[in-house]
Amino acid sequence: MEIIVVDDYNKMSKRAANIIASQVVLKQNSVLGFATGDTPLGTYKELINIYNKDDVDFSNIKTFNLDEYYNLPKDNDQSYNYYMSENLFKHINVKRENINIPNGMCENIEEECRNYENTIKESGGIDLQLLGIGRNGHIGFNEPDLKFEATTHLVHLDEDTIKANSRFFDSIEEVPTKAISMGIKTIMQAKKIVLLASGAGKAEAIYNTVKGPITPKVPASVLQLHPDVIIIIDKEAASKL
Ligand SMILES: O=P(O)(O)OC[C@H]1O[C@](O)(CO)[C@@H](O)[C@@H]1O
Repeated sequence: MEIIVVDDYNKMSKRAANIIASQVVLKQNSVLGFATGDTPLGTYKELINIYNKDDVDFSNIKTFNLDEYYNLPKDNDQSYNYYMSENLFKHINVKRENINIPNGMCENIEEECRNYENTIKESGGIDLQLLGIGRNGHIGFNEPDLKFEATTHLVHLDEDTIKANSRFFDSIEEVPTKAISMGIKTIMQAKKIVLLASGAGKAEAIYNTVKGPITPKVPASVLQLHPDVIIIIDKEAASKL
């Protein structure tokens, strides 16, 4: 694992955006894996700035998002479809048909998960996967568990995650309790992984990810086994290392 400690959130975001932009410059038809949450918002802003300066062309990329809430319509302003559109996709020249996000409104979950995995494979696999991390060490929506869930699957969200995500909803009752998420194997098959974390609230998760035992109780700890991971964190998130 390469660990890059930067001063603050803005520097973390710039560093991550530069890595993603370089990936696309070097391989125009890159397959990019994107994440949601607060952490990558600055990275997406920086990527839009880079795009507006004409420094990178996204017209040949394909994208796959890590996860989507189950049973939340795409046009709900808390869906990850909506988030990605508002915070990145509508500002750059990615082709709509090249955007993939699990369909949380699907009728057949198993079929949706299978199709999502197949579409990733048919695209040649993910070249670069961006990740945030939950305070409990989750990546995507792979919550702490007794085993690593391999492929795209339906997840029952932890109480902690539901509480953390309630800040985006009017009340905790409105927070979806399930989601469709790439599995650990899906994430681990990405050729390159960039994990971001900012703030003291993530310090313990980062410590456990980098220095702790590899265990499904800290899903991100499996990244110790990946050959090409860059962890970009600010000083506060690095404070327990
Ligand atoms: O970046 P945030 O908002 O701290 O979220 C961390 C993690 O939690 C999630 O938002 C889901 O709970 C993930 O998508 C993200 O990686």
